[in-house]
Amino acid sequence: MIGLCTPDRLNFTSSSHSNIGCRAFSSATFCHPYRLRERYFCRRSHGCQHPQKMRLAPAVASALLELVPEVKKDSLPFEIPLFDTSNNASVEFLVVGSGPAGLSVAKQVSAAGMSVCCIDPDPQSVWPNNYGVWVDEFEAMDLVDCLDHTWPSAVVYIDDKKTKVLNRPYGRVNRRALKAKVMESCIANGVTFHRAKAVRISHERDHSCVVCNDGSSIKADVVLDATGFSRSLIHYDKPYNPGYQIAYGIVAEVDCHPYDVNKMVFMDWRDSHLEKGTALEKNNRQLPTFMYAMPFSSTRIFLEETSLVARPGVPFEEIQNRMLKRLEYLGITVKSIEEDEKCVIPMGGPLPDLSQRVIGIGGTAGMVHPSTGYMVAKTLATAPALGNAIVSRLSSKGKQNLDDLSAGLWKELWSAERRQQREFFCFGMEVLLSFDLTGTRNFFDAFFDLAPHHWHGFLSSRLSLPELFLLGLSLFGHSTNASRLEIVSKGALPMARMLRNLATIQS
Ligand SMILES: CC(C)=CCC/C(C)=C/C=C/C(C)=C/C=C/C(C)=C/C=C/C=C(C)/C=C/C=C(C)/C=C/C=C(\C)CCC=C(C)C
Repeated sequence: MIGLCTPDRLNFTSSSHSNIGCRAFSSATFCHPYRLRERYFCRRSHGCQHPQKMRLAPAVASALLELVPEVKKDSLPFEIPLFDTSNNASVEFLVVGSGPAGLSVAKQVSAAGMSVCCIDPDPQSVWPNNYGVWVDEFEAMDLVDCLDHTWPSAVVYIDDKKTKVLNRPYGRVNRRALKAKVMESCIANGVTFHRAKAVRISHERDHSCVVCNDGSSIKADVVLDATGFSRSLIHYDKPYNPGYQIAYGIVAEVDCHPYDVNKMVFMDWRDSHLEKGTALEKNNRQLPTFMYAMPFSSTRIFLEETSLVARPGVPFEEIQNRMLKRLEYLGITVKSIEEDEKCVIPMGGPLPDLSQRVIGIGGTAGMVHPSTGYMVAKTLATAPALGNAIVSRLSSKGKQNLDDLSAGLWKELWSAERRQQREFFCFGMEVLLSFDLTGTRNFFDAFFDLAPHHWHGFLSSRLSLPELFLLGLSLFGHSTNASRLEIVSKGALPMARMLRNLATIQS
């Protein structure tokens, strides 16, 4: 659902000339200060011999903004009931896209006995990306059975000297299990599917009509665009200028790695793997990237080099090269890659036109957290409420026209309180955009010292505007003087913009 994932792989080739692999373990490189203790630990506990060295072929530059979601071949083995398009039939509710968001709303609306159809070229395909969530977020939705690995805590490496342990369990979403669970409920509730791509929509007084690439068309009272960043039907009426989170990740079999298997690595901002004065090091100082890692075992790990946010986005090739240097430095020899992913996540930017007839959810509706890039848990939590609102408005549809009905739904999705909250998150994003590596480190050093109520609430979009202002003051209190100065100087303009925008938000 979030972002683009293509199979454009790093070129790891076996060779006796090593660029990636075990040279970091040699005596010459043991003098590096970078987590020396962990490296010894890695060597001792796993007895790595690094028998096979690897050479990296030059990384291939990739188109940054190809936001077409990749269709992976992994599919659920379900028989799905197909919608009959032959007799000009219509439904009450039509969902375009079979991602977590769209199917969750379809499930909710169909549970109330409404007729629901879902259009997707490949409804059974399993979602491609690796999603991580805080376990409490999934517990609240009774979805813990859809996590395939959990860690009791997470860790943030601020730099070589400072590490923060986050006592908040983290989990990796089992994409197959989650999709199967929602899809089974949809099928049980009578949702039908149409295998096609929606290409356009038109609106009449008493229905909307979606036209598909196979020439078919389906009429519906309410249409939900849940197509992620491809935004098939939703339109925006303001210039689109988001920041971009860019990440390149691999699930790999490695001979060993230095990370603690009991801790998910939320952010590793260390940069000792980049030789001082090189272009990679200088670029990283200006536009830093961090490692996000899920160690499943001592030999299997998800590693994702991530640019939190930049405008324009950091090129993939740069990210891949930084990742390779990091792996080399950490002494991680990749034996095989199970899957890789390239993620491009637009963050912030304007909301869609909230007066349009088509409704959106997830990426189409601006629901990515503008300061973090997270969306899955938030979208899944929003889906039942949106579903209930659709049911109640459709049940009393005779009393209002469809334009008013949609306007009411958009208002529920983006209430004044949520728009205020989002303004603050966009302010946060603008501040993050202005930091270099030092500023970013100082900022997160203070951020993860905040009370759990504040940092948990911020990351999970649970704080109201007054609480967010209190968080801002508290963050200021936890910052060093240098960091305060930086936040004030770089945050002044975004803050003025946020205050101006807040003043225009009406309930
Ligand atoms: C799956 C896919 C598709 C992909 C994936 C990729 C990745 C791996 C990713 C990852 C990511 C991450 C880890 C993220 C994280 C993030 C975070 C943590 C964030 C945070 C943020 C925060 C913020 C922004 C905050 C803000 C605050 C502020 C700005 C404040 C300020 C203050 C001041 C100015 C003072 C005064 C006050 C007031 C307002 C009153």
